[in-house]
Amino acid sequence: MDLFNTNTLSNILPYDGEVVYYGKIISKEKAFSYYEQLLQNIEWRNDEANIFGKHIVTKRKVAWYGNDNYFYTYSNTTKQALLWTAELLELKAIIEEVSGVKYNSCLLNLYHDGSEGMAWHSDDEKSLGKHTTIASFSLGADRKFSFKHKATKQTVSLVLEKGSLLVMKGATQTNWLHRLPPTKKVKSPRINLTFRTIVE
Ligand SMILES: O=C(O)CCC(=O)C(=O)O
Ligand SMILES: [Fe+2]
Repeated sequence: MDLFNTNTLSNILPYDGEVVYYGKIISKEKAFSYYEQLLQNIEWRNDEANIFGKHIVTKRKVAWYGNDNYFYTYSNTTKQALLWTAELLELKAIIEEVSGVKYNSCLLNLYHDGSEGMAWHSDDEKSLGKHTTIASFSLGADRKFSFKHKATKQTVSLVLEKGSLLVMKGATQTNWLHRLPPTKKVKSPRINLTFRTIVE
């Protein structure tokens, strides 16, 4: 099967956005070796957020890397990007090649098991600009991922497999929310990388 034949790839959203699932873009062996390297070499930190006036520290760990020491604000906290590691630069090059888009930053998430997830949100921060493209690459445990239309409430779900790439573009962040639902079935860690383009 030719994974890179875009004729066979279709939009998984029915309207108001564009999401393409490329499936596995690297071998099982490579996916495992990147997973182990990133677990070791990334400066993982607990995420902090200020939600409804409450300071929250998540169990999920995060890290933020980029071309520059960008400042990045979300959930009312400001973070500064670290400079790319060798593995992140390799992955960035592969993902840019497959998706045909260049990125200047990456948010990494480490979910220790299925009890950790991410609530409904859209990545519509001003710093990403309008109609931004976000490339989401997954390693470790396979997890379900869902989209929900902001107005119609229609949902679309899929499984993000280890070594797979999902690209969200066009009006997706304007019209759809997405989440990583918690699950009792998953007992092992997952790492997700979202490559993004900061425009200001
Ligand atoms: O872990 C995932 O698959 C999604 C992460 C996500 O939505 C985000 O970092 O904005
Ligand atoms: Fe997101």
